[in-house]
Amino acid sequence: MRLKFTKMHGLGNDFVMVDAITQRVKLSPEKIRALGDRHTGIGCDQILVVEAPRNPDVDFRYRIYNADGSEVENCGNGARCFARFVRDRRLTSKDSILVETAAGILQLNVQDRDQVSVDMGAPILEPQEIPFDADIQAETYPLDVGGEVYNVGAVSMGNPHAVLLVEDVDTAPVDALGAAIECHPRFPQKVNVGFLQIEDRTRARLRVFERGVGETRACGTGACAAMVSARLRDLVDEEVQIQLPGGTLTIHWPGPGEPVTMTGPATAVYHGQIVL
Ligand SMILES: N[C@@H](CCC[C@H](N)C(=O)O)C(=O)O
Repeated sequence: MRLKFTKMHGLGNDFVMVDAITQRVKLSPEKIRALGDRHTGIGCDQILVVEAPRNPDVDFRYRIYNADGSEVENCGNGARCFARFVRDRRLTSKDSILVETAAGILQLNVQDRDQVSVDMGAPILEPQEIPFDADIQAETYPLDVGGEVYNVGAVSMGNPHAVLLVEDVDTAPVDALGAAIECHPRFPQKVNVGFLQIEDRTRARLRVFERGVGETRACGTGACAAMVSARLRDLVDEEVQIQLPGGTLTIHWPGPGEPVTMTGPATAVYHGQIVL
């Protein structure tokens, strides 16, 4: 199969974007892993496949795969890249785009200077729906990891996130602790793990160990989940600049029951073709 694709990134969280509207696409988990391999494939954190919608009230549907071949529910940086992709490929000329994902319908607004703003929907905090093994909802939960107890926030932005507060993200044990929490049995569908350093009520720093990938340069849903967890602990105001290794996202969240809005850039790198 010859596949046309576009390589994109949102703050260094990188994607292979595939248009499955104007070309026939059939991707098995093995082919996804082959595309995502940084040595023998194109290399990326996630693969996004853009399809025609099943719901007539929306513009598109897209599916998201981690580089390890697993299909996931949501991807914040990917959503912004998706919006630019469908506009650049002239699949739509709309500034405001509705897209169906496995996590529900998202609204994307393309702004000036490469910025895209996404209504990410309201966060899910009910443990069973995250899913997370806990009897009642709480701001944080004690989590035993190899005999050491960490207080973690648990939030779903369609996909599951654990959020830990740290003094300094530069020295946080992101790889070792991230990998241990990713597969913790209390998160039955595994989890993305955010390490959050609060600077003041409007600025924070974040590193994310992503489920199915490892540490990435940025994670959009991770930034939204970190904002929600910090705000539930009354550590931040309703708009926060979250600085990730790849750059800064603006996250806005008034509070429980309200949607989270994420704003940041989306960048196309190159177009190519690959034979799989
Ligand atoms: N990079 C993404 C999140 C991608 C999915 C995640 N690894 C998961 O398994 O849930 C983002 O920007 O949100």
